[in-house]
Amino acid sequence: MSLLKVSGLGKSFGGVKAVDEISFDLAAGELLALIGPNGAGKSTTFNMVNGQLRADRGSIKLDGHELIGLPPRSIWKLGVGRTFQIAETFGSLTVVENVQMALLSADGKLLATWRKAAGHKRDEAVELLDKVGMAQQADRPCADLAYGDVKRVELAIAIANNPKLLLMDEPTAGMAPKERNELMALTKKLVVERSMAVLFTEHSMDVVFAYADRMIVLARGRLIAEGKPLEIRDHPKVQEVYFGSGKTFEKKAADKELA
Ligand SMILES: Nc1ncnc2c1ncn2[C@@H]1O[C@H](COP(=O)(O)OP(=O)(O)OP(=O)(O)O)[C@@H](O)[C@H]1O
Repeated sequence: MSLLKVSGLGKSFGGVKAVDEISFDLAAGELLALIGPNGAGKSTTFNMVNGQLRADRGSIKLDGHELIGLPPRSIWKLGVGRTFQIAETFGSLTVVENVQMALLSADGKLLATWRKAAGHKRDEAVELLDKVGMAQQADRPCADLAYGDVKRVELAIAIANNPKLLLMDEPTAGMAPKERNELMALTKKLVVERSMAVLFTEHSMDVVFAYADRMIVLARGRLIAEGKPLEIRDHPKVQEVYFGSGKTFEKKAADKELA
């Protein structure tokens, strides 16, 4: 059975149909990529799933619960986590403290109690860091980390609440090919280990083709194709929307050299 079931989802801004009655499913343990040219409706779709934007029409069900109309915090409590294009951590706190904050928040404690709760679930936080290969750096300030490592910490923060579904908005933006591959391989490992579902947007086709189990393609708000990466690569409608956009499905020479 699907974990996430989106049906007839729509959102307009003035006369623009940003998302035009799209439907798709996502199962536990699956990595689904949401791709499309600029302005296709990817962010709008994401923001409706996590409650930042209210849909005009349709339905978004997580494990049978309707998410439309719920505030972001309630959706997060039901098990929808999110990572951002630009990693969001507190640079002045250490790596482990950032994860402890996430555990505090998952336990429904107020952030104002942080000073009293500095020892809160440290072992659990270190265990989460271990899952993303960052336990050794637990006591370093986040501000001192390389960007790829900050993204790993962000992943540990995102899984602290044990999400059923993790939304990742361009997870590899700003990363070199090697770091990108490491982050996505780690994500894939977490998806399998925790039977978590991931919906991610991505501009790097190399990442999408290497790591997505399935893809959906949006263009001007409409879902124009859905399938496994190889099916999508050869899909005539997908070729058409990407033709001339400057993006191709072939590995760029520079990526090949660095990979
Ligand atoms: N708050 C808003 N007000 C008005 N129009 C908006 C708003 N948000 C998005 N749009 C419009 O909706 C359409 C879809 O935008 P969206 O940001 O969802 O696309 P996207 O696929 O995420 O694009 P990108 O890859 O460039 O981030 C675009 O035409 C955009 O201009």
